[in-house]
Amino acid sequence: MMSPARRRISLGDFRHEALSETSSTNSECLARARAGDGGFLWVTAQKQTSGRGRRGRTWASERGNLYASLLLIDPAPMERLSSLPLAIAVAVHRAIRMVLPPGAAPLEVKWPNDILIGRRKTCGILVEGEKLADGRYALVIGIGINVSVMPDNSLYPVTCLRQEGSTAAPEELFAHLFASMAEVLDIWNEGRGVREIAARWRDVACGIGEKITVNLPDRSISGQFAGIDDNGVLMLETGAGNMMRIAAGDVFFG
Ligand SMILES: O=C(O)CCCC[C@@H]1SC[C@@H]2NC(=O)N[C@@H]21
Repeated sequence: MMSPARRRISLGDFRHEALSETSSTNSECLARARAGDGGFLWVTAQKQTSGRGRRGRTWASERGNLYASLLLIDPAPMERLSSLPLAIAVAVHRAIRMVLPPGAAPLEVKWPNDILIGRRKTCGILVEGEKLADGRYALVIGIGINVSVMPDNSLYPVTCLRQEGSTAAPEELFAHLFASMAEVLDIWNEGRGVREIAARWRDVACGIGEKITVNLPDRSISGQFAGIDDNGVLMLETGAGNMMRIAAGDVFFG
């Protein structure tokens, strides 16, 4: 798809397969990749029986919400992949904005790529990668958006689009996502695009300048959220001028 000879990405590059039910749209995409699919494939399902979230959590997947995964093959050199979550978040944010009524609660991105409305989680994103037997690299971007169902979640407050005044069905939301992802990936794929994507991400970011706690696999660290660099690394001011750079973790406000 990209480097060294980068090319434009457009709507016409993408295909879409809509399923009634599957175990996980991410698993479905990975299976297609192993079977030789060339990528740019969206798989959506009305229901997932084994939806999965980050850090091995379950993603409750009843009918009524959007479950969508995008398969990309060899999307970029490894060093550039770290900025991809920002691009995904910007695209999803834009799609959701299209279906929210004027005056809805603030729609923001929480590092690296959760989407919050009024500080309540409405979307989770799980990016998974796999080196295939033929040497290609399969990357799957899995997106779960609460449209009309609010799954219980003890970790974060949650909401759904219906609760926030949207009347859109999952299919309508997906049409916006399909378009915005093509547009944003095209920008990201350009050499200068990473910086532009990071700037767009900061414009809609939640909590920059606030006190946050970041849960890492082995510990929690608190400090002031100083922002992100252009590759999406979180910068945490931990006092006395110390700046920690964090590539992955779960953020909690306050
Ligand atoms: O934990 C998170 O916040 C990420 C949740 C990602 C859920 C989506 S739903 C579509 C895709 N298929 C899955 O099994 N998971 C992702």
